[in-house]
Amino acid sequence: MSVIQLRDVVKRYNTEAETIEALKNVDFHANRGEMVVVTGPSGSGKSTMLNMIGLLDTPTTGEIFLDGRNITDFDEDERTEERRSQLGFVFQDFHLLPMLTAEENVELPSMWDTDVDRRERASDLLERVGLGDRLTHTPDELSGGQQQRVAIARSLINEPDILLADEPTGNLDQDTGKTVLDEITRLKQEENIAVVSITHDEQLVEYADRVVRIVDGVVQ
Ligand SMILES: Nc1ncnc2c1ncn2[C@@H]1O[C@H](COP(=O)(O)OP(=O)(O)OP(=O)(O)O)[C@@H](O)[C@H]1O
Repeated sequence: MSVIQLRDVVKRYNTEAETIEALKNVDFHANRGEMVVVTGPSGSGKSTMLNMIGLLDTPTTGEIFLDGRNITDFDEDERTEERRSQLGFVFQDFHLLPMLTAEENVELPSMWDTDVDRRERASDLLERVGLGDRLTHTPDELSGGQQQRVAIARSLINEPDILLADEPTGNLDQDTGKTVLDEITRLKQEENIAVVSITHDEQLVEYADRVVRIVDGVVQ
């Protein structure tokens, strides 16, 4: 069963001048253990699609299923809870808090869990992305690739089913990008999670189990 599915999703944005149909009857799914890469020209609807998959926005019409459950009509609080427990996010510019150490950044999304093993899981994840010797470094004491690996560790702290990555290698040189993608691929298999990434980066496409191309709001 797909861990995330969009069924016949339409997204319209109403501006003063016009109505833009950013997604036109989009069907999409991702399975556990699979990396799906969404590509397409600028303005084709990739971010809009990622916002639907990440439960950050709601469709105008159509349905969204998470682990087979229809969550289309969930309210904001319910979607926030699903996001927190099921989804991890990685962004192009890392989004780490500069005042916190690597370990504290990784722990942050699990702060309201009373689970005492939080710190241990954070250091274990950092260990697994090769940063066991950088636990107390702040982001400015880390390279770009290391910062992205901290962000990947952070995205996994709540043991999500889906990792969403928005241009995860966009700010990295080719070699560093490769290291990060190798890391994501390994964790995808170990944790049996679905990875959905949007990108312009051809290097990332090479790591995809499946490529979904979107043009002018239509999945090709
Ligand atoms: N909040 C919004 N209000 C109005 N129109 C929007 C809004 N967000 C996106 N759009 C429009 O929807 C279409 C799809 O935008 P989207 O950001 O999803 O494209 P994209 O493929 O991610 O582009 P890029 O690769 O340049 O980031 C575009 O025509 C865009 O102008």
